[in-house]
Amino acid sequence: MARIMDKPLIGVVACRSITEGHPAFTLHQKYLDAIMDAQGVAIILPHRPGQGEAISRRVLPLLDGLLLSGSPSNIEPWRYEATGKEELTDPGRDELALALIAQALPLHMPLLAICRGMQELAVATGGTLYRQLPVGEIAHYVNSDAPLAAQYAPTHAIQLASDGRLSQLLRGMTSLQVNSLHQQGIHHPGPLLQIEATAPDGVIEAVSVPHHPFAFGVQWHPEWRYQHDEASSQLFEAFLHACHQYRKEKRL
Ligand SMILES: N[C@@H](CCC(=O)NCCCC(=O)O)C(=O)O
Repeated sequence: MARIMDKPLIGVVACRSITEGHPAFTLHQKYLDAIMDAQGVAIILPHRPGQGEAISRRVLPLLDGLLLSGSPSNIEPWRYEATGKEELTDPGRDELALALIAQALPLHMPLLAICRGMQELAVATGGTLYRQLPVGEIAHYVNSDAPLAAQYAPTHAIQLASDGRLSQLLRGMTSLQVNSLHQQGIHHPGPLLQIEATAPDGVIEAVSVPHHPFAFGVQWHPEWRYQHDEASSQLFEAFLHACHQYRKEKRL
């Protein structure tokens, strides 16, 4: 096992919520466990509206990778030029996450963006979102009253781009069964992102940034019991491998 000082440091943006009446920064432990099981050190990044850019500049040089987690909150619509009110927001997270992505991409810092994180990656690079996915043959959203094991069980297939980098990373896999806990989704991916996977109804399920060593977004949750799923384990192993590499090159 690697010494802790040799492990890459991965920043994970916190979510703002209310816990026992107190404003709190929270993060599901599964995201941090997946990083730490894969031999990384996770560090939670709190935020403060108005200081996202500055906090990002301060912390990025300390990090070797960035993980953007899922969250029930939605990105404020004005950030992708949509109109209308949004009840469930986390403006501080929007600000810090978008600043971190904008600053991390040119550095070629490894980035894994999950669910809301993938939507942040799209918005940060000029894409837009569906504020509510149309109801169709595939239910992308699972009843949040169901037991966790049911919520995070695979519900539908996705097709991986046959010549894509994700398929390559997953040793030639062309389709996967994934879980699905989102009501929004990427509408236009913007000029920078490559589509790596889609659901049968056309919903974008994974994206990457071309010419970047490791910048992937996935709409599903690979962190959920990732040790029990081959594709999820490979994704986390590849992410941590890229973070190790980044750390090594940064220190040369
Ligand atoms: N609010 C967005 C993003 C959905 C999302 O990230 N869901 C996961 C929440 C719980 C978790 O982190 O496991 C949308 O509805 O599309």
